[in-house]
Amino acid sequence: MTASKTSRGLRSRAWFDNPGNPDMTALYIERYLNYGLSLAELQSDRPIIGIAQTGSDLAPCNRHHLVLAQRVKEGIRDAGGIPIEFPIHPIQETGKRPTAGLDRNLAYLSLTELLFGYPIDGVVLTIGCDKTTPACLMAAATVNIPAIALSVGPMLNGWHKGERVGSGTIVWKARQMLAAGEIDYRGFVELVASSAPSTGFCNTMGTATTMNSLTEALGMSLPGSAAIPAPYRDRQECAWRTGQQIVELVQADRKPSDILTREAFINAIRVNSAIGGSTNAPIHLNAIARHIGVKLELEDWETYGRDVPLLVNLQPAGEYLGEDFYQAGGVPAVVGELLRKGLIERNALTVNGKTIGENCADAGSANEAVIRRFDDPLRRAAGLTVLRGNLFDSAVMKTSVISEDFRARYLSDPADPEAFEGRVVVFDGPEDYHSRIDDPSLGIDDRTLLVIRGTGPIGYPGGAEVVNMRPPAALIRAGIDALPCIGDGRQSGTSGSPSILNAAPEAAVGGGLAVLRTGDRVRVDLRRREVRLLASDEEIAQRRDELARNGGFAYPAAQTPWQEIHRDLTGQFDSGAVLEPAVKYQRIAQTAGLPRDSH
Ligand SMILES: CC[C@@](C)(O)[C@@H](O)C(=O)O
Repeated sequence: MTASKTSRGLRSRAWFDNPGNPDMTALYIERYLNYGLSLAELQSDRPIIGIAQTGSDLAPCNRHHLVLAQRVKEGIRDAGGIPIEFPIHPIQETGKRPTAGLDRNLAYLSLTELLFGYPIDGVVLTIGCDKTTPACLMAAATVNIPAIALSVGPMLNGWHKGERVGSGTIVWKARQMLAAGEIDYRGFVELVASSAPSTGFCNTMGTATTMNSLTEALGMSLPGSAAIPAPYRDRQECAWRTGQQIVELVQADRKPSDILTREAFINAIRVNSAIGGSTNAPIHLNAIARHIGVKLELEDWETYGRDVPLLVNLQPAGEYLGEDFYQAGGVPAVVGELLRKGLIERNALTVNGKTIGENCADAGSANEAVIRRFDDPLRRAAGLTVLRGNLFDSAVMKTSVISEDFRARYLSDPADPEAFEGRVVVFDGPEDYHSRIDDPSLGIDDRTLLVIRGTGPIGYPGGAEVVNMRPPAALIRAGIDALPCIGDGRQSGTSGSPSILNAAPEAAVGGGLAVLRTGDRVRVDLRRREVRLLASDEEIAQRRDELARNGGFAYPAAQTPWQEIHRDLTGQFDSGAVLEPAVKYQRIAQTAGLPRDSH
């Protein structure tokens, strides 16, 4: 890179090397010298590369990034850049109350401010745990400086008594075992702990592996990088290569807007079906699309994703775990399989400067038990179904987790094999559910639909992962391990629960779930993509009036300033649950000019 060609284009020069503005340049540069950087480095044509650090002791899933950052820095240095590592708001899905869903937009907002307001020419986004990935990509989309994502990688496989034990998935199973009296409290904790044998994020196809895989499918991380387990040496090498690659991205001025095109999102939707991805994916991808200004709607998930078969045999839809996925070829093997069937927009550009078609043309499964061939899938048409009706305008169902047993029990009517109907039992939030699920007076039987409301982005707030509700202990003991669930909240990607979720609008903002009552009958028709409360329009209107007279759907008051601000500004799940006022700020590194001087 020659100085004359590149220095003009580096935004960091406006801080660190601006002879036209000596007053400010001196102030901007002196503190970055105080820990040992030199003028020779900062006043050169070398790009300043941010490392947006999501790892910390509070965020164990991403904590290994504290180690990987060293290799990222070496890669950046080897390629001629200057690394500057900085922390961003930590988000640990399994640690944050009331829900990590509340923190995604907060992390997005603060990272946007950092990327725009500091002398950063390009950024390495250290992704991993569920919300860290969309928060980082949303900010990179808004600011639109060259960016590359580095996954921290999944944990090693968990094992218990010779069986694979998968993150999250085992929690939902162990809850059933505890309820049925098969294990005690200690056994519960030990079983669940066995699923977390090393550093890294969920080893199942939960939201973390989903989002890291989709980041690769979008072209925002190096090919083959998503699935490498966190402790493997390959992960360290990948960190080093990622550091080198971001410098090349800055030199080429290849920005998120060149990569995050509509074609890239369509690729990600199809890959999501093939991997059996989380129902959190549409929320986050729709959010990223809105921040980069690409039109993407919930309907697109059905249009492009529904007929794609399930190829990846990972829990919860299948049996294997993260190490198996990596050894079978990871994301490139899945993309390669879809490419050969014409299901990948092959010209979509990726961070390495090549198209996804070039990257994955020769990739294939190294273990067909784990990554199946397109013509021998685990399930056909495994994408998300988008449902509508008189209870909500939209909700999604992950059809790949509908078990044979469930299908036989609910969807076996020869006259209408894709529809079922039942009595509902309604819970107002997870506390209500946990305290009453085993109450025999609710009359829950094997035809009941469990409903949970007050769990969406505004009501909870943040949108809790609680829609996957276990049946009462008595039913579990009788062999019924899943009832259909409906809710305005989310569900862990690690859950195999047959749920209709992410309902929008949620009860808290006037969605139809607010007027549902225990004892009502609801009909689910998967072919017509419809969920209906079996009551007349007059009856529903009357209930709405009554609810309004009583002050509307009640939900707990905000407990923190951010909860209140979030409630005022956040939209619904179908449109990404983004901070609505943020959407008009797009590609601000190009459209907003530089921020004003500080002194
Ligand atoms: C326990 C499982 C989690 C934390 O990953 C979940 O958020 C998911 O959606 O996969």
